[in-house]
Amino acid sequence: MSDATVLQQEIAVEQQHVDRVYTRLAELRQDASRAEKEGYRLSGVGTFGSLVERDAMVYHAARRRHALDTEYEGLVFGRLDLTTGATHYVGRMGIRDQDSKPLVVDWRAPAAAAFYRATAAEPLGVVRRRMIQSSREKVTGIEDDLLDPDAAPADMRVVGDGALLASLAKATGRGMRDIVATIQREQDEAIRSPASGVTIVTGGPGTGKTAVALHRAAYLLYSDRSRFAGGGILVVGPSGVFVEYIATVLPSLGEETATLRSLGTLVPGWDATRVDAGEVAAIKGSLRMRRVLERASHDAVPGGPTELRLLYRGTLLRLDAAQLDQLRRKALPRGARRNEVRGHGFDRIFDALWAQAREHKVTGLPEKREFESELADRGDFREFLKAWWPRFTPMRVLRWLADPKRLRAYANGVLSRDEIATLQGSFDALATEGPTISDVALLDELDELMGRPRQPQRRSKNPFHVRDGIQEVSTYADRQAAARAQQVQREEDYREYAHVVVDEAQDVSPMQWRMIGRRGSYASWTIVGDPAQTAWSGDPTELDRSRDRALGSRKRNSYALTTNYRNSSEIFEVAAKVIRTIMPDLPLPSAVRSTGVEPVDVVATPDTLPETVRELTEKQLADVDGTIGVIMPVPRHDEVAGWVAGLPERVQVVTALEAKGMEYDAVVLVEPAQIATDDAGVRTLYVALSRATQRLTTVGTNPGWLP
Ligand SMILES: Nc1ncnc2c1ncn2[C@@H]1O[C@H](COP(=O)(O)OP(=O)(O)OP(=O)(O)O)[C@@H](O)[C@H]1O
Repeated sequence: MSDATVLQQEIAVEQQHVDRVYTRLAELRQDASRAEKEGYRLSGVGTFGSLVERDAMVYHAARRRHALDTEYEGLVFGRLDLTTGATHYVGRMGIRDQDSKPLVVDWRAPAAAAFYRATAAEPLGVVRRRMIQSSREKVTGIEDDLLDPDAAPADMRVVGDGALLASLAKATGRGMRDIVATIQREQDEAIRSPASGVTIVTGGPGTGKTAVALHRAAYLLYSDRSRFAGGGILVVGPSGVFVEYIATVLPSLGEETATLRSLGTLVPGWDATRVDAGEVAAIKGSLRMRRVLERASHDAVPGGPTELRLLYRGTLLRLDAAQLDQLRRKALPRGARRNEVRGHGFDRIFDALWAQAREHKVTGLPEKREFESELADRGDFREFLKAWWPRFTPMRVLRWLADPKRLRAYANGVLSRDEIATLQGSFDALATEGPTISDVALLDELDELMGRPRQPQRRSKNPFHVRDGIQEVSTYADRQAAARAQQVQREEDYREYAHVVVDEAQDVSPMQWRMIGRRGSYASWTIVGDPAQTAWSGDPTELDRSRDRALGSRKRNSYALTTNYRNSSEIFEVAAKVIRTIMPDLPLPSAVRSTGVEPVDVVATPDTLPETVRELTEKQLADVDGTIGVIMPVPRHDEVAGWVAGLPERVQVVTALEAKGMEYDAVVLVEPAQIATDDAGVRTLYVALSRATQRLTTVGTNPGWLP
């Protein structure tokens, strides 16, 4: 029998099972729809118990139906034949037949672990592992690994080779590649690491760190749903572009309960995408900024009143600038939060005025309490208090740092003269363009340093439309939406996540670790990163210290990933040469796939560069089907974007910093020499060079950048 016939026969065998699964899926979907309708019918009954039951029923049925719909494609992707003679199918979700026998085991269930972990050296009771490829309900291919030939029955057939390599060679879409069917053993160990404590995953470019982090989030939600869905999982990544890129993965894993945030959007109200120059970011990210901000948060308001003059019952009461300053300092000792001790400040003013009034023997001076209430009734006095000690927002105070004199005063003795000069001007655009990504951590720090102005208590929103004690009639769709919303609704600045995942952790600055740490005081953590890819040019020991402080004494489990699945070996060789110049002993991952296509380096003159970049990008459009990343040094973004304007959407223009964590089928890297100007620059270049799966073209005016 030819190989092709064997393959067709085996496909037919698997098709039979897959057909059973989809038939069963259709039944389950119908059951779920029926349950939703039944839940709605209960609303006619109207007792409190029945309403609660109805809402729970509608919610669960709707969720189930949603899961059944989203996991439709490629639902079954694996099969295990065990030495016991049993067979398990592995898929995106667990499905049982009418007798409750499993038709498909969820990939996250313990029984599915062997699918990812078994090797020929350690088969874990698996004789044959089979990868099933399909397109909707149709099985299109099979790839087998025979792990325990001695235990294989005589009639067992083994087809195909290299399911992983076949999957890697495919072009990527905009989102991240779905790897659930091809997770490798070392990755699986990290994904299933204990739920508590801290899981630390390191590995070079393309080793699947992000993929592991996201699958781990999905695994945790599966293994302890009430804990992790209830508390929530926060996933923090570096840039907005990156978060958008990974956002497609979690829903496709069936999870909507994770909150995805970039470092610029972690604090409610801010959506920062502007980046500071490396040396500015290093200062703004340093823990010393806390002292600078603390001083700012205690300073007098710019343009605030410098004296108080009040005519009281014919006597002039007066506090001059020095007295006002002294009163503010007394009411605001070090460590006090300015928004929270506002009342103390006002008390000091009343006390000082009272003392003066007595000293001046004001005629008809009433009791102190009466005196105070008379003053409090006066508009001019109230205006003074508001101007002297307003309620502060973090942004208001951060903007004071745009004033060179204030910046110098706050940073004196904390930052060096050079550092102060570097920072100068970097806060100027706050008012017009909003914060940079590094500023967001400073705003969060100020929020902590000053405390919150007291807010009127927010009325809680009842998703079930109870108004004035009357149960409002609402539509079925409303109620369903409300029931879903209630499960995931969290206050905007929620800080009690059950788990925090930090991707690209090597780029989190000390101040940013503080910001993330505030949102994970009760959490277990997954930290994923590659120190060799950091753009941080500040003190590396400070980075480690602040990370350790955020993680506290929680137990740590570390995992190292060693295979680069993204780059062809030809591409990674270039990246490796670059990083070796500054880290000669760094252990590098091995790239498993060779394409036979060597990277291309093109030299242009400043005059021909624009045209050359466009031509090279157009060539990539012809050569690859997927995405093309045009990457350049941060300051040259707009210029280069202009050169490739109007090309199809699969051309994406990003700076070397924004490229972090991203992946493209082809990359055109502009002016590599201009990126690698110092050690942090070399690391950033290493990142940019390791983004392409198939083709890498470098182009610049400066030859000889490649070691
Ligand atoms: N087991 C796997 N099977 C198939 N593809 C995989 C596997 N592991 C990783 N990949 C793919 O390799 C690519 C790189 O993965 P990922 O982005 O998670 O790596 P990373 O370690 O976070 O990279 P970097 O540090 O460079 O950002 C992705 O396309 C991912 O889907």
